[in-house]
Amino acid sequence: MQMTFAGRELDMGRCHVMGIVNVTPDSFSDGGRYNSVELAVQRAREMVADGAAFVDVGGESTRPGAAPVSEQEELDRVCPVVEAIARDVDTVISVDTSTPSVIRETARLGAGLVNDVRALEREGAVDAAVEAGLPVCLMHMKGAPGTMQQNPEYRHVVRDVATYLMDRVRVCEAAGIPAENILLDPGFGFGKTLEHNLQLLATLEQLRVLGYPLLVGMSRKTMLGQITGREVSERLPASLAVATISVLKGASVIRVHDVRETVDAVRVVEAMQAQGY
Ligand SMILES: Nc1nc2[nH]c(S[C@@H](C(=O)O)c3ccccc3)nc2c(=O)[nH]1
Repeated sequence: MQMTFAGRELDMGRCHVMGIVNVTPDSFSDGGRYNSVELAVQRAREMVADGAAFVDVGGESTRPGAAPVSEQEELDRVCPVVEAIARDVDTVISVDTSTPSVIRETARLGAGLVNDVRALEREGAVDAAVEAGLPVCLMHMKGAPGTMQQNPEYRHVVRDVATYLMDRVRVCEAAGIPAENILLDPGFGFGKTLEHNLQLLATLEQLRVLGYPLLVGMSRKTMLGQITGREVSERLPASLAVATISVLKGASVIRVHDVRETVDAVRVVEAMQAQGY
């Protein structure tokens, strides 16, 4: 199952690692604009050298309670970074955005994937994605980042998430996004309790049978802290465990902070799977 990202073809039958490059000001100590672009490019280089097939650039902090970012601020943060990485690094640039103008502008600057935690629900986002002509990742989020973790409830989380994602697929395909350009993501931690997250992980292969490659992101997330009691900086072992489980259950893209370590975990799973059992 090949997918082409701005000219770069990847086999979605295999598992690829996506490194997270955060460009929100709180992710760079010095906060300087130039420095943050250079630091982001350097970070992208390191992650590609460590085996990342994608780098994910996001300018909106979806942290619960985070102040909403203006469209211009998001453009100012993300565009220079996408342009610099496209110029200097041989990789697929994923842009973590819900904003139509950011989708359009970053596609023009060399982005290869639209990664929208709001599944292109914002006004104009589907049209922008159609015009961009790029693959899109449609992720499930219940509610909004500021309030989504306040007592999220589902009738049946696995069925509800699958139903939502298939609705978004229908809208996107009807608008002109080809089925072969769509990835799905259950949105771990986005309006889910620990039990919801674990049920979605345990049944990930059920989402896979919808017929679209899966992207998952659990790296260092709160769900792992809830299970292990570890702080964010101590969640690499748990992150590797859920990455391994995800590969075994058919995920095609794993979105992580720790690329080098995750690439090794993926290689172990794929070495076993290569035995044909
Ligand atoms: N497709 C896809 N995109 C994503 N962007 C993110 S931001 C998240 C994080 O912890 O990285 C996060 C959530 C809340 C606050 C800060 C950061 N998570 C995903 C994911 O799970 N899937």
